[in-house]
Amino acid sequence: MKVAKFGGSSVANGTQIKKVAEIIKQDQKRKFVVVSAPGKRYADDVKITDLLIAMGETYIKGEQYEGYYADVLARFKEIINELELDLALYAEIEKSIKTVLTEDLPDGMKLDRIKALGEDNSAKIVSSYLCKIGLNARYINPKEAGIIVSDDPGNAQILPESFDKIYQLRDVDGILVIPGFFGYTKEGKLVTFSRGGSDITGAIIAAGVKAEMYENFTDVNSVYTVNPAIVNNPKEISVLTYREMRELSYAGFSVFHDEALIPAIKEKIPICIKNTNNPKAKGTFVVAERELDDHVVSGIASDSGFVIIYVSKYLMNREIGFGRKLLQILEDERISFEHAPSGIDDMSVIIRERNLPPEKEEIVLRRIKEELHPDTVSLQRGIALIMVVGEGLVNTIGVAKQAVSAISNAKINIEMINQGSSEVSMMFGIKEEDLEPAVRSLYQSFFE
Ligand SMILES: Nc1ncnc2c1ncn2[C@@H]1O[C@H](COP(=O)(O)OP(=O)(O)O)[C@@H](O)[C@H]1O
Ligand SMILES: N[C@@H](CC(=O)OP(=O)(O)O)C(=O)O
Repeated sequence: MKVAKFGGSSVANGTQIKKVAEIIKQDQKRKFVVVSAPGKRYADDVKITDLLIAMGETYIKGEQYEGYYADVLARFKEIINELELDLALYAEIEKSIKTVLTEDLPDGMKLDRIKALGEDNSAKIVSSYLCKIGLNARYINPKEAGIIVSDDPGNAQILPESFDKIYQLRDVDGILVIPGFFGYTKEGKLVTFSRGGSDITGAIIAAGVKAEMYENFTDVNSVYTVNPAIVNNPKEISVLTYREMRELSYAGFSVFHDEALIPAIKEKIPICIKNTNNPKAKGTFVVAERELDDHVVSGIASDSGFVIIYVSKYLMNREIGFGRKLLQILEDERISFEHAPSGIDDMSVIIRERNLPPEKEEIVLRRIKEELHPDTVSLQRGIALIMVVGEGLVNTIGVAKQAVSAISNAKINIEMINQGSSEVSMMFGIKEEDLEPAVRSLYQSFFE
């Protein structure tokens, strides 16, 4: 049995959904189908999830939401018309949106319920279309499927008790179409995963039903060695290990959600990332282990929007509890950190900018000065991170030297270097404006 997840681009309109149906028809093992909300039909289109978020936020603030509401309905109507589905389904979708908008719910709960409308209605459309073309398909709500999550709106985590219930889906007759992106708490409250979270639903279902494969259908032939928005026509990757993919997706390969690796790793489910628009292409396999080849580096990922807090104090290494106290300040202020590389007399903490708004920045810096009495403390915004990833890194001398040379050849100053303790990655912090030339230079050095 396979789980096939179709991303937003694969269900963006009726033409795409017809391709999805063809793919499902081609392989009877594709019993579990997870779908995203309709995504972009063309480069500067807007995803339904973004329309829903804008609609929800304006509605909650008492502002004009009607334009977004009309846009969402128009998108669903276009799909239903193109697929020639019963208009009763459109009426059902319209009702589902009206009901959620007018329900009397706290704001946090309401926004997640609004966001989930994209995936929920997409799953209803896909299952109706599969039935229309003669397949035995049915829509399954995540509550019925057994997806039980933590009560963390917009950032839910799967709870381990989910998996036994999900296993029972194996015995349900037909093709099961499950909306991605959300689950329910033990108390029955709908909560969404973080953005891009339909990949997580697919991985949870794959782990739960112990699928032989988790296929993730998107709009590219494979995972590329570098983001194709930065380098034209980059080399394709045929196979990656779970840890390589996790580091790469964490660091910016948005093609697959980094948290979606965890359930797959748990059950050692092989993942295959494939193209809905070209299903014959082999795609990229993500597996527990792979044979090492000549390429020490598998991929170069990059992401911007980070802050570095740099703290130095002479004899820091002798001061018991210094690092803990520094991180404790962040914990007290409810700020998560990404990395904390340290030296003898200094320590840096890297935080996502969105987690450190200016009002918190002031508190954190003041507390560091007052409580830790450092020699210096500074904060730098506008930082980008580049992650050079490869299983071969651990046993190969000179990769760091080659990477540093590539970055300095592009005349770019490195703000920070961190050899990941996972041993499959090496991280460089640079200024955001230097990101693209640095990545291009690294790509040239390692792949051309
Ligand atoms: N290294 C990479 N390899 C392939 N695609 C990448 C990479 N980095 C970023 N992407 C982007 O990820 C996109 C696919 O992910 P996403 O937009 O989430 O698709 P979906 O609509 O299927 O969920 C690609 O179109 C590509 O622009
Ligand atoms: N629709 C949600 C979840 C998702 O996974 O979407 P996509 O498959 O289009 O990345 C989002 O936009 O965040």
